[in-house]
Amino acid sequence: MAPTASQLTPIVISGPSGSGKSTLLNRLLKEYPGRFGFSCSHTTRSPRPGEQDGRDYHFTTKETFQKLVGEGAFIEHAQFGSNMYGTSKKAVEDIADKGQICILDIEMEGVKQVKQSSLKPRYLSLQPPSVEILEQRLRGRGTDKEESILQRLAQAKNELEFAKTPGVFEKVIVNDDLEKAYAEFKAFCVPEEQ
Ligand SMILES: Nc1ncnc2c1ncn2[C@@H]1O[C@H](COP(=O)(O)OP(=O)(O)OP(=O)(O)O)[C@@H](O)[C@H]1O
Repeated sequence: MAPTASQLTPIVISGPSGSGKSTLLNRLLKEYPGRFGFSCSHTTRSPRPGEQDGRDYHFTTKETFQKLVGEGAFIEHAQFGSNMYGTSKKAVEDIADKGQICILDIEMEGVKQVKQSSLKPRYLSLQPPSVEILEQRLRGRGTDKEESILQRLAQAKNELEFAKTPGVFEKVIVNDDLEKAYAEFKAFCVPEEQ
């Protein structure tokens, strides 16, 4: 069944790099094709080969980006390296207009900004069973260089500390056993089917 308007509340999923966000999200998207959508972010970086404006990103100049910041167009934005990235209110609304539940996969600083915005999403924190297991998983994933793994682990400690702040997250899922974590994740994202 398609979700009703009241069921289109966006979902924020946040958690340390390597906590399993992509793993759970990919499974959810496969089980519920068309039900969820990701907002198209703005970025000032140049498109990579094959990337399409309006599909992969809204590619903008630094000037336009700054103007949008000034107009309060972004729910959250951040700088990575020399490039700016942001999620606009419009991009989130576009997802709801398609009848989809918008999922925002964002880190701690983004969560803080969304909290200050007019968006009223539901907040979920995904956590590893321990920092040691997180380290094993990041290494096992085999996608990150040593320096990047160490950075991610340091940041993970901040993220886990932040998640303890009362009232920030409606639900915390500890991703120990994948099947159990997915069942909890699904119950949060598709509550009407439980
Ligand atoms: N419950 C689990 N048990 C064992 N391994 C897991 C579990 N959940 C995820 N993993 C593995 O941990 C690694 C990290 O997971 P994933 O890439 O989904 O994390 P992520 O939160 O999306 O990270 P990033 O924010 O960097 O994209 C992957 O190799 C994944 O297969």
